[in-house]
Amino acid sequence: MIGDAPQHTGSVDAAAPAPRILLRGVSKTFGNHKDGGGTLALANVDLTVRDGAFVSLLGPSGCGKTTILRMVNGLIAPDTGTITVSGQAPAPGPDMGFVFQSFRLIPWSSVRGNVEFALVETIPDKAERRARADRYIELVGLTRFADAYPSELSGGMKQRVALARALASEPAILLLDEPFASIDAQTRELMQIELMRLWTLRKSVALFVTHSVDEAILLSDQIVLMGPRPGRVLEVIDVGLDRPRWTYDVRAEPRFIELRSYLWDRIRTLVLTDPQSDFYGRDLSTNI
Ligand SMILES: Nc1ncnc2c1ncn2[C@@H]1O[C@H](COP(=O)(O)OP(=O)(O)OP(=O)(O)O)[C@@H](O)[C@H]1O
Repeated sequence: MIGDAPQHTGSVDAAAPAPRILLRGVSKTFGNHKDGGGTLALANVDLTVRDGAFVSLLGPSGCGKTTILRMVNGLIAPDTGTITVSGQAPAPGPDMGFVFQSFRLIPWSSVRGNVEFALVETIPDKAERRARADRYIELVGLTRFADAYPSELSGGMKQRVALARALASEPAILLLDEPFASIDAQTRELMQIELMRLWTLRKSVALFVTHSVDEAILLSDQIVLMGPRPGRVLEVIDVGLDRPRWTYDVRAEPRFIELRSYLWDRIRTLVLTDPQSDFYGRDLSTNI
């Protein structure tokens, strides 16, 4: 563990913005848990996402990151504990944009049709709807493919459509499940900047799932480090790097380097000491 790099943020600051997303004592088991079986995906999770915050969930595979997002969106319910979004029980709606890992595009609809579909409820005027859709299709760099169908697109392009669709309704809350995972490295960097710009402009709340330590540091105000089996929050870290982060070489900042090293160390230890991990017990200090 390094110096005083990570800061725990368990205390409540009276001057801090209001909580937008709140989880208290949340647990979730999948499968048949009445007879003691099933998978305990999350155990006693507390999480606070304040208004205007960009918060990333980071942790090894299977620690429950997606499960948290799906519960915040109201797609699944916790077994115990409470979740509130803007003070209410969670429910999907136009105020909540969700990028799923599996994209979930409509196969028989064009790129433009997919993005427009998400706007039907909120923008009744057809021309206005199309203009909004085209704006976000341009933002993700797919203008030339606006009339193409999902089957004609690469995985990365499909993911950009899913991102455009989630952003186009300009929701107050963005739930993003590895939204850049299939996108090539160069496009990914551009998309990260566009996301930061939009988030800055709209002051939305973002809850972002990623496996990338660098991406979590680059984008977030806070990083929630999670551990597996059962999924739980280990630590909440304030990133504390100046914004906007696209105007300087943020990766060269000592704080960035310090956080990257700390987080990698924590995640590596979690994976190597988890008996159910494929890499359990592996000694990475020896030569091949
Ligand atoms: N619908 C489901 N049915 C059964 N088990 C599930 C279901 N969804 C998730 N799980 C289990 O719950 C645990 C947490 O899954 P989850 O997808 O939330 O983790 P994750 O951290 O998002 O993983 P990854 O990083 O690999 O996407 C895992 O053990 C997973 O196998």
